[in-house]
Amino acid sequence: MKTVTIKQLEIGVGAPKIIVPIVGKTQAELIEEVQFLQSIDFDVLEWRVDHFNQVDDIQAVKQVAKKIVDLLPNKPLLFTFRTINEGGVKPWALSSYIQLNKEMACSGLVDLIDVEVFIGDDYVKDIIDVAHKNQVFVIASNHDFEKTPPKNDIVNRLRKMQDLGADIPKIAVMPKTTDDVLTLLAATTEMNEKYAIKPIITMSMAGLGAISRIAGSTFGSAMTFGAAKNASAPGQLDVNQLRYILEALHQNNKLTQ
Ligand SMILES: O=C1C[C@@](O)(C(=O)O)C[C@@H](O)[C@@H]1O
Repeated sequence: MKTVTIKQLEIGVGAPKIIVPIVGKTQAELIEEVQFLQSIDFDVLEWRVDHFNQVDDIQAVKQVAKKIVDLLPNKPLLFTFRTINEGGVKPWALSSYIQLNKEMACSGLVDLIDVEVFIGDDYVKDIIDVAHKNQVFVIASNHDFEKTPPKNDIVNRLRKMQDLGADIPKIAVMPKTTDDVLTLLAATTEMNEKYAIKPIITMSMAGLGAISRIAGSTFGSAMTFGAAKNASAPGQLDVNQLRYILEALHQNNKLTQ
């Protein structure tokens, strides 16, 4: 697995890294979530800004981002506007999505941004270009809340993200059967072993897929999402339990290799 280093965090080395989302609607709720996280052991903070009720006001977004950074200065901050098509909560317009991501990439406040790969190749490339010019990393993403696509589709989507220049390709899919969970894990292994030049993130959602959220050191997902106060997607495990399990599995993998 290749690695990416952000604020001294080596992604792709050791146990999978934990991303914790915050989903507050107001500045006060967000600050409360971040303060709570000050005493929690995790690796990357994700601000799911689609939940924020002032997301249309870029100055308000920057102001809150600054407060978050001041409260957690050493944690990489991932900025994510999840569109309603892929599990987000706010109606959106492509032009504002692009502008928001570009402005935040230039703000000096965030370390990573999430860009949905299916907004259009040229838009994705353009946002990635702006991010990279500002030393901001990009997670390209795709979410299917309805189903688990066939293995080849999953692999091809991850490859497309990588080809468009993303630093970390990510996919989340919904299982209906245990075979679906196996499909996601098989796609993860294939991507890693045959094509990946970057660390990848994969998960099968909901309770049925929760096993995929702890299985990264075996199948090759370099990061996983855990919940602190509030989950942002179905199946996320509690962050403390997640850290314990990931470390235990990683140690065991090393001993038996
Ligand atoms: O892309 C993802 C993954 C996710 O949907 C999950 O299933 O854990 C949670 C989201 O907050 C994040 O942006």
